[in-house]
Amino acid sequence: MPASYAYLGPEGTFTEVALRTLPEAATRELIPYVSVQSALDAVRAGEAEAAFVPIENSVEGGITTTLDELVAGAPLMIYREVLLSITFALLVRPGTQLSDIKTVSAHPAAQPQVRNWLKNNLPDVHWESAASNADAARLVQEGQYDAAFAGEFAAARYGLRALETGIHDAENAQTRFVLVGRPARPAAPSGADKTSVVLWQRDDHPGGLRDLLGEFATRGINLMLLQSRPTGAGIGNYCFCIDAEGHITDRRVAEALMGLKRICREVRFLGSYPRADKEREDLLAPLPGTSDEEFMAASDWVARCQDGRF
Ligand SMILES: O=C(O)C(=O)Cc1ccccc1
Repeated sequence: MPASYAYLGPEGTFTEVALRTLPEAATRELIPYVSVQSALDAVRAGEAEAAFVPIENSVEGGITTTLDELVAGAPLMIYREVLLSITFALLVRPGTQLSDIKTVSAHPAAQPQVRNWLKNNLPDVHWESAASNADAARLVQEGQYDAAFAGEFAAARYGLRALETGIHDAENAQTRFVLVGRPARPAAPSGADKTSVVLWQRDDHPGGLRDLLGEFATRGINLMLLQSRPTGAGIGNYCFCIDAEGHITDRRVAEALMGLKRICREVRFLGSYPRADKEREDLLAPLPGTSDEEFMAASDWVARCQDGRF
């Protein structure tokens, strides 16, 4: 049996399209799961080598199911990310006209991306959330709903017709997907990497979040994501999901994580992996004083001082 990747299914999701852009997907069996949780649980149970799931979109922010699983479920790690531009088609059964549509369905993350279009074109329609956009298409095929927002490519798979295409309230809307596996050594740095962590503060004090962010700022590390998620322990209790520039083997990143480990109640490392938005050539040089060489020279100097050899 070839190693398999679980993904948010059924067939015809944006997730599947994004997954197929990864070269390694060509050598794996790709297995659709009904939810993000079930795909991630398949990895935890050892049924799948990795799972591919949406984690963030540029219109609405984090996909909370995925974040919460990575924050609170049995530990998993991110190994890859993919960015996909998203534009929706309105899929219907052949013969359906716009004026026939009373119910429409899609993944909850799709709604903020088509809200204005709906207001202008189908103001009285009833919205029903589905487990994924392709699942909404499947439910239209079964006759449960009149229309689904999904990728145009899902139409053929579910015997549907695209009544409208190119639907998107925001230009350049993108969704970010991640390949998640069981914890193991991260891939070697690619030169343009990202490190994801979850932080729990030790106590509640003024400037607490600034203290966490300061560990990155003083080492010249840019952040790409900061999302608070409730811990479930009551109003006002949050943990912070952070994506930071760099790889855990970069000295400045390792030192920032050491700083956070000292001041946080808990730090969960979610992985260091190549970033999908930039290549090595696009990156700016590290800020003065934050390169690996400068960290190493400073640490050698301290060692010499400790030895009385400065
Ligand atoms: O992959 C899909 O089709 C999904 O249902 C997740 C999703 C939701 C909204 C935009 C992109 C992906």
